[in-house]
Amino acid sequence: MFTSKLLTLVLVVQPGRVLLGMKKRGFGAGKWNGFGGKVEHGETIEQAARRELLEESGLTVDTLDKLGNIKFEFIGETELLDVHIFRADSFHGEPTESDEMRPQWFDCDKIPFSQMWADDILWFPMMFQKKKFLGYFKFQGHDLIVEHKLEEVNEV
Ligand SMILES: NNC(=O)c1cnc2ccc(F)cc2c1N
Repeated sequence: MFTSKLLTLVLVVQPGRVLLGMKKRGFGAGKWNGFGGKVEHGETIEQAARRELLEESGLTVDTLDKLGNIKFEFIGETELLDVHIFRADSFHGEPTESDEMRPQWFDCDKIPFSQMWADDILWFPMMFQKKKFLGYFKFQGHDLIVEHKLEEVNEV
């Protein structure tokens, strides 16, 4: 029996580059991530995505494109992570380091996948092509994918 936790993930993309954040502490520390976190009671998923992006990067965005939904299972844990993934192609502000994250731009052909969650290399190409996708990844620990499904869809 699984419960699920709603989470958000935002990738800010500009021509030829993507903004990632080095997670400085807590869950996923030491990995380059997108920006996001929990959905609090009383806010929509998109409101949470905007709030977490601002808190973690200092950026606000006009348009968030909802591109994906991936459910993550970690063997031995009963809580699924239900991650809603957005892309933003324009933003306001300057990327600013926070307590949680150190933002950095990466050329799209130099993304540090070896220092990121192992699923990223599989769905980033779809995100860059603005394809919509649904996925499921089962992790053993934080670095080994033991099972996954990933499909392009018309609606997320
Ligand atoms: N850019 N990718 C992420 O930020 C990312 C990717 N995969 C994950 C898998 C499990 C998880 F708990 C978090 C992430 C995650 N933040």
